Amino acid sequence: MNSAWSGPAAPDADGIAFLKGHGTENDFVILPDPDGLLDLSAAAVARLCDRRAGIGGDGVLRVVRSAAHPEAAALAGEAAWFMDYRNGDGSVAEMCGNGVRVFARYLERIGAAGPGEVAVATRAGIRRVRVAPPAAGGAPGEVTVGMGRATLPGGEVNVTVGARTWPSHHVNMGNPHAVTFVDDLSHAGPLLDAPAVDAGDAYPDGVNVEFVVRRGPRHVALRVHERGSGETRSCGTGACAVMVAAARRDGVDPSVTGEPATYTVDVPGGRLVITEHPDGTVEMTGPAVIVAEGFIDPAWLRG
Ligand SMILES: N[C@@H](CCC[C@H](N)C(=O)O)C(=O)O
Repeated sequence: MNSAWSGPAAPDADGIAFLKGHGTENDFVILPDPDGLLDLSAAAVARLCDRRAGIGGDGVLRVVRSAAHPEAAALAGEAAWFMDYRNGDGSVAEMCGNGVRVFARYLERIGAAGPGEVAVATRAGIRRVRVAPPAAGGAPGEVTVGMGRATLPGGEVNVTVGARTWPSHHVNMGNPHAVTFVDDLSHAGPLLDAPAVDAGDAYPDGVNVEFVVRRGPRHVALRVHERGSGETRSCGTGACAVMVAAARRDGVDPSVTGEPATYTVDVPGGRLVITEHPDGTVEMTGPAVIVAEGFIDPAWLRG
């Protein structure tokens, strides 16, 4: 590997450095932009995420020093790096649970996150991430992220696909989710279009929709249609929203019992393990992998 490729990058004659990574197959184009120099329009993000004409991804993780980004400068004392997350259609999102693990993996790769915890600034606040040391045999260790608290604002939410309508649960994990328990994941259909969500004005900026089935005690599986990306192979914030909704449905509330509750959440792209603690905070553990790095032609990116 050419170590220059993993280091800070700015647009120059050689192109714009990028990496490609995923967490449970929720995949991202990573753009190292420490000084916030990239002019990253929505059209450029959509071009990068295009799976035929671009690099391909569910979203973009721009890696910017918090001090260099107006949305994160106030957090620079607590978190040196800001995850500027964009959905595949170029829209901005507050948080990405799989993305923040991949982001931490990138920081580890460039030596900006040692063993122990690294704080990452996001639009939903600071998230603390722990990268486990490599397993015996060299496989990368899993990554655990403190996802903050879920809020369940209540209110009536109905999700419709085709002829089926389900009552759903509004859960906010920094970004909005409609968690929908179904009898069979196939009932969500091909999910080529966003499900219809009837929730009054609960989701002014759109919503991620999860379809969930039970697999066993404290074990669920989901499919997800992500705002701004379509159906993806995984959604970390969605998996946490599902875990909390499933726990409440099971009558499990760690703030009442004083005991943490851990659920296994299967996603099409793998498995996440999620714990809700008695203080309401949620922790998620899963893989984070970087698979490639290279350079983007700046003229192509400008369109
Ligand atoms: N895949 C992400 C969530 C990305 C943002 C989401 N599409 C939104 O618009 O809120 C995750 O792993 O959490």
